[in-house]
Amino acid sequence: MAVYTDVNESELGAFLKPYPVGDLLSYKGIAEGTENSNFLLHTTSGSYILTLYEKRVDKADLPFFLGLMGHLARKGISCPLPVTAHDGTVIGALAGRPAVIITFLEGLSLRRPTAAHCGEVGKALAQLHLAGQDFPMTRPNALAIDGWRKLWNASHARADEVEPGLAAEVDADFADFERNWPKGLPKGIIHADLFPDNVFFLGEKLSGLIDFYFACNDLYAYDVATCLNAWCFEKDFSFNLTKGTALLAGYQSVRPLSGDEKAALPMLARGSALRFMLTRLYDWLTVANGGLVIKRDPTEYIRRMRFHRAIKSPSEYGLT
Ligand SMILES: Nc1ncnc2c1ncn2[C@@H]1O[C@H](COP(=O)(O)OP(=O)(O)O)[C@@H](O)[C@H]1O
Ligand SMILES: N[C@@H](CCOP(=O)(O)O)C(=O)O
Repeated sequence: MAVYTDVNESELGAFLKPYPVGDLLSYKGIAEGTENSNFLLHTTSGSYILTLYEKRVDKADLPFFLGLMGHLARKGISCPLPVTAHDGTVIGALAGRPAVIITFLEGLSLRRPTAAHCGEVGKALAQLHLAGQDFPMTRPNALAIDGWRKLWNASHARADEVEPGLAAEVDADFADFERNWPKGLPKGIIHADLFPDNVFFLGEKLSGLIDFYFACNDLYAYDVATCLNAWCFEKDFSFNLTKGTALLAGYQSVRPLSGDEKAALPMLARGSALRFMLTRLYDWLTVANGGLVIKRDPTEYIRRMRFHRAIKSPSEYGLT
């Protein structure tokens, strides 16, 4: 998100007491993000991020997300570390929400990534996939086809308000995905939301990955497809082949894709575009405007769905 839930200084000061973070100097809500309420904290020992988990995060999943960040960090992936309180707990409660403090990562997310940045992201994604291979916990993807179906059922009746004809278009896609979604491809821990706002750079160099709150076990190539959607389209919705080539080459320099994974890319990319279109559509139709909440435009992902439907060969993404 955003800030859906506000906190006041005295409750925040009391919340921080059991954590080894020093005394609160200042804090402010962060407008970026979509899912949770985030605050930047400055304390006498440094900077931290406070996250209050909102509707789409199931509290039962928090040990998975937080454990995964710790695991990946130990394997050399630059990602935030959850801060443990003096009594050994990590997950607290604040303003009626589960709340966690994580370490602050330096760097900037990019509005206009270049092909070089896309190459770095591809490489980091493959490193994440390899580093997750011995993570002992598992979490099914709540936003796989069954989860899409729930969002769609809740949005279907008003879909044509957003784009005339959308309901029929997406109904046809569902029929295709439910019959033909790839099975048997390599799977493991995926990030599942590695968009430019979740990747930090210092110059050309990638400095960190954040926002593991959609991470789950699913197809590695689906995560690659999500990155193609998030990193390689221009503002006019054209696919930038140079960026696609760089992202895929970066990924394959660490973890080569199998022939089956390559062949499945158009369908996976179309499914991933539908998944992000659906969460955006649902929020567009249900989340109130205002405050520190930025709603994302579902039509950007309708354009991507249409692009992928027209793909004839995975080489059109830049596979060499
Ligand atoms: N560990 C971190 N270090 C620095 N900034 C962070 C960190 N975690 C989150 N942020 C900031 O907070 C914003 C929202 O975080 P994010 O995890 O993407 O939220 P959400 O889960 O709500 O989408 C990010 O875009 C970034 O600006
Ligand atoms: N990346 C998603 C929304 C999730 O937002 P994030 O801030 O958690 O990355 C989208 O673009 O629809």
